[in-house]
Amino acid sequence: MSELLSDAARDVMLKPLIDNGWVMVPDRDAIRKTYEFPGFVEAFGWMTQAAIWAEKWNHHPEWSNVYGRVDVVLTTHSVGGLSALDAKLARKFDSLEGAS
Ligand SMILES: C[C@H](O)[C@H](O)[C@H]1CNC2=NC(N)=NC(=O)C2=N1
Repeated sequence: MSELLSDAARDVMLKPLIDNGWVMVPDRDAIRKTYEFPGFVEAFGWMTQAAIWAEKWNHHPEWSNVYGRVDVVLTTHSVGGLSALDAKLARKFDSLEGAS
C-alpha cells in the first residue's frame, strides 16, 4: 500500500529528480518531465520500455507524445499525491535507453 511522501522523504527522494529535470506540477502534488528524442521511433521505443516497467510495478504515468517529445506526469492516484512509487518510477524512466 502506498502512502504520501513525508516532508523528510521528499527532501531525500525528490531532490535528485528535480536536479535531473523533473519539476513540481503547480496546484497538484505531482512531478512532471519532458523527454526529447530525435523522432517518433525513439520516443515510442522509450515509451514501450517505460510501459513495461509501469505495468510490472502496477504504477502508471499520465503521459502524452507528440513526434519526438514525451510529456510525463507522475502521481499516485490512490493516495492523491506523491508516493515512493513515483520517485521509483521516475528514476527508472530516467535510466532507460535514450532518456536524457
Ligand atoms: C487497480 C490498480 O491496481 C490501480 O488502479 C493502480 C494502477 N496504477 C496506478 N498508477 C498510479 N499512478 N496511481 C495509482 O493509484 C494506480 N493505481
